[in-house]
Amino acid sequence: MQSVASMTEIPWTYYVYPIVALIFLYHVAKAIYNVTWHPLARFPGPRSFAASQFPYAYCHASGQLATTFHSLHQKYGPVVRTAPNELSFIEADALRTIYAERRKACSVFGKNYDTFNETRNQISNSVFLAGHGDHARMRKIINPAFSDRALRDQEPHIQYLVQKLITRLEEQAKTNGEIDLNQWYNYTAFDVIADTTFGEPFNTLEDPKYQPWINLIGKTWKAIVLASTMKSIAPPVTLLRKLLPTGLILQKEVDKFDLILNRVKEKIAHGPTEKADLLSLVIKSNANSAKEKMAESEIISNATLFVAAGTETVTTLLSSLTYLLTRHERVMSKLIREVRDAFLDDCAMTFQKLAQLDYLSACIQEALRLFPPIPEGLPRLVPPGGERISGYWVPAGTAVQVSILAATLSPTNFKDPESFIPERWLKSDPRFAADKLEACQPFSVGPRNCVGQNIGLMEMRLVMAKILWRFDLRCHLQEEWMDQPSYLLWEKKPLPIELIPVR
Ligand code: HEM
Repeated sequence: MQSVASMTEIPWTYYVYPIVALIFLYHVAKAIYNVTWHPLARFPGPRSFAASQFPYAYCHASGQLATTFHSLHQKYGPVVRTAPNELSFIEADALRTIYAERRKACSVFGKNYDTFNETRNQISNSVFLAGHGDHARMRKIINPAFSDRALRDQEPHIQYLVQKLITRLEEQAKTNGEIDLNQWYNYTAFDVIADTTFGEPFNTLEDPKYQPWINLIGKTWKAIVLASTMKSIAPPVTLLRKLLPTGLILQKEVDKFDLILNRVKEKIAHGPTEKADLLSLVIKSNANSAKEKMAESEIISNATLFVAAGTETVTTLLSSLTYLLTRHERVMSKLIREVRDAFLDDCAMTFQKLAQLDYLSACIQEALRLFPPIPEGLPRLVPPGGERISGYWVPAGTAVQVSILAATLSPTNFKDPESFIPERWLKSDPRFAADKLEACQPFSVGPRNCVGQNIGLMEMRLVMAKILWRFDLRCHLQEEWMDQPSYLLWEKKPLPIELIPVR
């Protein structure tokens, strides 16, 4: 019989090697199952993506998910297996099936965003992450704050802030050869959304104090994506992450929301004002709601979401449109002519009049198509019983999405998909008669679509029109500005532009 002393002499590797071998064998067996017998095995796509979650996680963590999905659809067609349990589609009918309103709660394609709750993040209790029932309840209370009437009430404040941007750019143009417009768009979007949400801006356009903080807040999305990626490949790693320096860094990024959080708390403490800001309207709508109301934590989370969702997205579109215009002289001249001919004075640029500029709207649509501010798909889960999507039967529990960038850049949906041709949106040009415009949905569709799209569109029209009315723009960048990584949203490089005053 072995003595206790001799047992303690057994090296630790004696136990570790078999455990490592078992884990390895388990993954190999699972990978073989995934590519051969798994219910999704018949769908096209690269074997490595079908076998394990790692290629998907790698693309996500390296900011290449949206562009990789685009390449995969180019190679494999309108449906691609992008992970062991995930399919990506690009056709418009898939958008309707996956995202549209459904009568029965049990047939809803629920959000697959559980992992985003991994970080202690300030939007955890918002509509963005809520389950079906809570989402419907909150969205009903929030919707009136985004009505046409509310937008009309907001107009003078947005006009004031955009005018301030123009004044600042005029000052800058006198002393600086080139100005990073991406940064100035970001300050403007931030001031507009803070004013729209709380009834007062952060004065970023005036006061440089908040500017470094705003430059960092865009990185919060990256932190959330990185944390969720870690969880998807190795759930236990997330426990470790909390103890590691990277974990601390991620948490620090998320903590940057606290400045917004404090502003929301102050506002709730003082109660709604007469000014029709989003938060006051939500508080009033909540008080009048006959059904279950929002808790204070949900109001806080949603107000924080308005700021987080309405800044980087608007900045992206303004920067990409500015860049595309400077690279396409014909489009730039046509747009300048439309804007400068329509107004004798830029004070006359009301939301109503700007909405009548068809070429401006077409340019915005085309920039949203070529460089959608949220380029990745928005994953959902197939409800119990399974569902037919784009002609394919898909089993229950499969994660499915329409990849926004892959759909908008697909030759299946658009002629010359990689070219910047706003005319395709005017519907009068026979060359683009076969374009499937409904496949381009940068604001998504259905009950969870973008609630702020009208505010966003008006703000973008106003900024672009005012800039083109005051300045000629030149871009001397040598490299392609739109080659950027994305972490749910594009990371965005500086956009140096020479502004030449024309008045
Ligand atoms: C170019 C501008 C914008 C784009 C492309 C955009 C895009 C989107 C998309 C695709 C969604 C759906 C997300 C999902 O299903 O997970 C969304 C949701 C949302 N957006 Fe926007 N957005 C923009 C501007 C804004 C603005 C200015 C606001 C202002 C408050 C805003 C507030 C929201 C909110 C609150 C949601 C969540 C809606 C819900 O879950 O019911 N967005 N946005």
